[in-house]
Amino acid sequence: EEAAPAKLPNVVILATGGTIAGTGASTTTTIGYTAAKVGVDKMIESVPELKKAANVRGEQVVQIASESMTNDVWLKLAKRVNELLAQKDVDGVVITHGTDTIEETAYFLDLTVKSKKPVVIVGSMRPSTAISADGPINLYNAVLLAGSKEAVGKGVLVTLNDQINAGRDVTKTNTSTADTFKTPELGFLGYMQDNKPHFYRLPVRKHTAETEFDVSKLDKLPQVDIVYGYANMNRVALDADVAAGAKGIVQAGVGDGSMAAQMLPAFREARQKGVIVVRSSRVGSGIVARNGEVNDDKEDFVVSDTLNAQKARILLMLAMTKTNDTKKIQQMFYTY
Ligand SMILES: NC(=O)CC[C@H](N)C(=O)O
Repeated sequence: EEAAPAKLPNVVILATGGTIAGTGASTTTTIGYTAAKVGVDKMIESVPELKKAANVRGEQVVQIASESMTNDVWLKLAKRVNELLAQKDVDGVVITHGTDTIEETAYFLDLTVKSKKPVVIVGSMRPSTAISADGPINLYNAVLLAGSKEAVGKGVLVTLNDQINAGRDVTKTNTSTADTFKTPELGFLGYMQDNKPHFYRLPVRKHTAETEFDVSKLDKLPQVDIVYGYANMNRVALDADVAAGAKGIVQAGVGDGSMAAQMLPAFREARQKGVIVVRSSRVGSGIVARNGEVNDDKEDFVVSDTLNAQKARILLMLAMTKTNDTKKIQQMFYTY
C-alpha cells in the first residue's frame, strides 16, 4: 500500500500583471513585448507543477505593468492579503508582479501585512512566450516558498532566479537580466533549490506582524514625492512638488545624502511649510547618517538610514499616517 501523500499547503496567488504575465510576438521576443496579458487562471494552468507544490487558487487584483503601480493598488493589495491570511484555510500568499516596482510593493507589504504567514512576491524578466522563460520556475519556487514552514515569520520575501531576498532590502539592479534582483552588500537570505527553501540569514528590522502600521481603515496615503540629486541641481522640481501639495519629500541625494548649497534654503522653506524632508541617497547602498553633512537637528530633517529613496518614500507615507513628529518619524527609520 502506498503511503498517504503529505498534506499540501493552501496558497493563494494574487496576480497584478507584469512580464510574468507578458506575451511577445515570438519565442525570441524579449524586448518590446506586452506586459500584463495573461490572466491568473491561465498562468496557473501553464505551470502544472504548481499542483505538486500546493493547493493553489488565483485572484486577479489588477492587470498592469508595475511602472503604473499606485498607492491605491497597494492599499487594496494589503487589505486583501490581510483578509486572506486571517483565514484558517490559507497558509501563504504569492503575488505575481511586474519587476520595475517589486521592491516598493515588497517593502509596503513588509510594513502593512499583519501576519507571520509567508507572503512571497515574484516576477520574471522574460515574457511567458519567450525561449527559457523564467516565469514558470520563479512562480513554482514562489509557491513552494509561500507554502513552506521555513518562510513563516521572515517578512515579505521576493524570489526570482532561485534566490530569496528580504522585501526591505531587495532592489532591481539591472534593466534586463534574469539576475537583476539583489540585496547590495547585505546579501540575500537564501536559495530555492531542490524544491525547497534554504535560509542562511534573517532580516533584523521589524516587519509584518510587528509594525505599528494599520491600513485596514485607510483609503488614501499622504502625498510624498522624490527629488533627485545631481550636480548643478536646481529647486524647480522641489518647489513644484511642494506647490502641488506634497506633505513629504525624499531627496535621493548625491553621496551620503548631502544637500547642494543652493538647495538647502529651498528644503528649509519646504520644512517651514510643514513638509517632512527625508534625506536619502542615490548611491544604492550605505547609511545616510544623521547630522552628517547636514545638521538635521537644526534643520528638523529626517535621514533614511539605509533605505533607498523609493523605499524611504513608502516608510514616510506610512509614518505620516501616524504622526508628523520628526523625532518619532526618525525613530521609525531606525526601526523598520
Ligand atoms: N520584467 C518586468 O516585469 C518589466 C515589465 C514592466 N515594466 C513591469 O514592471 O511590469
